[in-house]
Amino acid sequence: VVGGEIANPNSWPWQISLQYKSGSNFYHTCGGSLVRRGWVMTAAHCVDGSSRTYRVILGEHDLNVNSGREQIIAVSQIYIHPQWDSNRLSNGYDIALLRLSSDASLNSYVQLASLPPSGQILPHNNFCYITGWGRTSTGGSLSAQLKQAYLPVVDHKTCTSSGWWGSTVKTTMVCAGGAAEAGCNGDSGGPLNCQVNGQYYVHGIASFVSGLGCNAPQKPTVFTRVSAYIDWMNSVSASR
Ligand SMILES: CC(C)c1ccc(NC(=O)[C@H](Cc2ccccc2)NC(=O)[C@H](CCCC[NH3+])NC(=O)C(F)(F)F)cc1
Repeated sequence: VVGGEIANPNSWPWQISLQYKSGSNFYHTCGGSLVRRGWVMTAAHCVDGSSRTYRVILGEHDLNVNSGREQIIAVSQIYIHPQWDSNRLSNGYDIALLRLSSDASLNSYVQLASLPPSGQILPHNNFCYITGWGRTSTGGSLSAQLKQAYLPVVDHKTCTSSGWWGSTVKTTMVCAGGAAEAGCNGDSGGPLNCQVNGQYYVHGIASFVSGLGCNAPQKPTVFTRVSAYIDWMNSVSASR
């Protein structure tokens, strides 16, 4: 997250750290959201094609400190959207569900995300926050502590105009930010937390930023629009 501030610990209790195993260590690679006690929602590009071993950490704040609030659970199965194509990021479908090897325990540090109703589109400038442990500047390093940044929604009409993202952005995506604050590498898969009638809902999954830099002007952070995939998620998690 570029800009913004360190979040109050566990104030986004559905945020998870997705980590992959390399040698005998695990490394943060992406964010994600707990959507059922045994299911995490993240970006397809986070778990693409690799036969890696993953784990999720719930109740996390500082990646380098064990607070005792963490729950570490292995990923037992990965369900990537069937129409995802890693060579066609601009087609969308950048969404995956991770089945956990055991159910998370819910408490004040670990809670389920609220998902929007199917098809809901947020208005321009709707109040949203991105959260994550991603790079704190283009080419910079990851943040050890969870960060948050205010990223207001940029409506589709603006986001797809010339000089902005143009036709790269589809209606199955949500744009947010476009000023100094932005998502950045390592925030991928994490939530765009938007306030609707006083409650936070996860409306986006961090998908991509400009190759020119995470907070390039007129290139808001682009998220998978969660409300476009409610039926798919229900179909996957209902039967398993
Ligand atoms: C759709 C197509 C034109 C397109 C392809 C790739 C991108 N962007 C990118 O690939 C930039 C590159 C980058 C590197 C370093 C610093 C800043 C930006 N990275 C990203 O956008 C990464 C990973 C995207 C998946 C790539 N397989 N995503 C993110 O940083 C996040 F957090 F926004 F989700 C943007 C658009």
